[in-house]
Amino acid sequence: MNHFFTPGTGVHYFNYRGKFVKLERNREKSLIHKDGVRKPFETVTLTTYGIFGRSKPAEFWHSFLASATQEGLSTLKTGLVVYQAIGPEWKRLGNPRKKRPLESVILEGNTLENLFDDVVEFLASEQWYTDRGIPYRRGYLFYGPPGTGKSSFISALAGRLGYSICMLSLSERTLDDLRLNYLINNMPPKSFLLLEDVDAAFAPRDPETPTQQKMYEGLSRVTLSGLLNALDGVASSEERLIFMTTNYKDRLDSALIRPGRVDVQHYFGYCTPEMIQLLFMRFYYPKKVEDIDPKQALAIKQKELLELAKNFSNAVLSLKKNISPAQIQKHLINYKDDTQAAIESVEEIK
Ligand SMILES: Nc1ncnc2c1ncn2[C@@H]1O[C@H](COP(=O)(O)OP(=O)(O)OP(=O)(O)O)[C@@H](O)[C@H]1O
Repeated sequence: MNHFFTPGTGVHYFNYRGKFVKLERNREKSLIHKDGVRKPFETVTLTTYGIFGRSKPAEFWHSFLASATQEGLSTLKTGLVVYQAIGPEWKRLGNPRKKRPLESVILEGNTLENLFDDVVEFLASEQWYTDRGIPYRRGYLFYGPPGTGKSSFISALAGRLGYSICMLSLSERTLDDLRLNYLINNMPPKSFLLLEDVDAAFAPRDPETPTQQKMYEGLSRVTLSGLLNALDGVASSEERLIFMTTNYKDRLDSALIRPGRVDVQHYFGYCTPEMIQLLFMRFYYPKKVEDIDPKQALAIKQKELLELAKNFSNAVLSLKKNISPAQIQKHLINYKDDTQAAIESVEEIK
C-alpha cells in the first residue's frame, strides 16, 4: 500500500490486501476554522467491492486504517528518536536520527515484507487482544551472526512506523530488577523496547563448564526472573512491542523465549546470492527507477547494473566463505565509485 492520500480530488481506485477499494475525495465549498486559519473541508469516502469470506469487513477496514495511519506517520519529516535509560527515566539519546529506508535493509526472500506485515497486523489488533483478555504485546527474537541486519531492520521498521526505540542493555551494572521493571512498564508511548545481546546478561541455568559459569559472574545485577516479571508486566493492557537480539540463541533460557514472551523468532543469516546482488544494486543505485526517471531511460543502466551485480555475486560465492551483509557493505564502501574494481577485488572481503 503506497501513496494513500496523495491523489487529488475525484475518484481513484487501488488494491489493498487483494480487494479493490474506491476512494472518493470531495472538497466542500465551505471552509472550516482550524488553528485560527480557514481551511478547505474535505470528505473522503472509501468503498470496497469484495467477498469477505471469514474475515469481516470491520477487520479489513481496521487493518486498512491502521496501515494508512502508519504509512502517513512514516512520511512525517521527523527523525528516529532513540531513548536510553538514565536512572529511572527514559532520556532521548542525542538528536533524532535520520530515518533509514526500510527497503535499504536486504533480507532473504520475503522476510522483510512478512515481518513488516506481522508488526502492522499486531498494531491493528488491539480490540482482538482485549476481547480475549490476552495481554496486548508481541515479542520478537532476532538471532544470527553479527552484521546481518538485526539492529538495522529494527531501526528502519521503527522509522517507517513512526515509532521510537527504547534501548536497554541488560548487562549495564547499575540496572537491577526494580529499575528494569519500572522502566519497561513506563516507556514513552509509541516506542519499541529493544534488548540487544540478551544472551550476554545471564548465565545459563546449567553452565557446561566452570569457566563458562565464571564468565557470567558479576556481569549483571538483573536476574532472569526479574526480566521475566518485567516483561510479563502489570500494565499488560498497554501495547508493548519487544525486540530482542542475540548472536547466540542457544545460550538463552527457554523461559525467556517461550510463546507469549517471544512470539516470532527469526534467524538473520549470511548473504544468499540474491542478497549479494540486491546489496550491490542498492549500493550503486539507491533509488527506485521510477523515482528517478519515469521515462525509463535509466532502466537500461539498471540492466547493466544487474549484470555487474551477478558477476559480483558469483565472485563473492567463489570465495566459499560465509559473508555477512555488513562485510559486503564495508567492501563496497571501499570501492564506492568503481563497480568493476569492487568485483575484481572480492578476495579483500574478510
Ligand atoms: N541485511 C542487511 N541489509 C543492509 N545492510 C546491512 C544488513 N545487515 C547489515 N547491514 C549493514 O551492516 C552494518 C551492521 O548491521 P547491524 O548492526 O544491523 O547488524 P546486526 O545483525 O544487528 O549485528 P550484531 O549482531 O553485531 O548486533 C550496518 O551498517 C548495516 O547497514
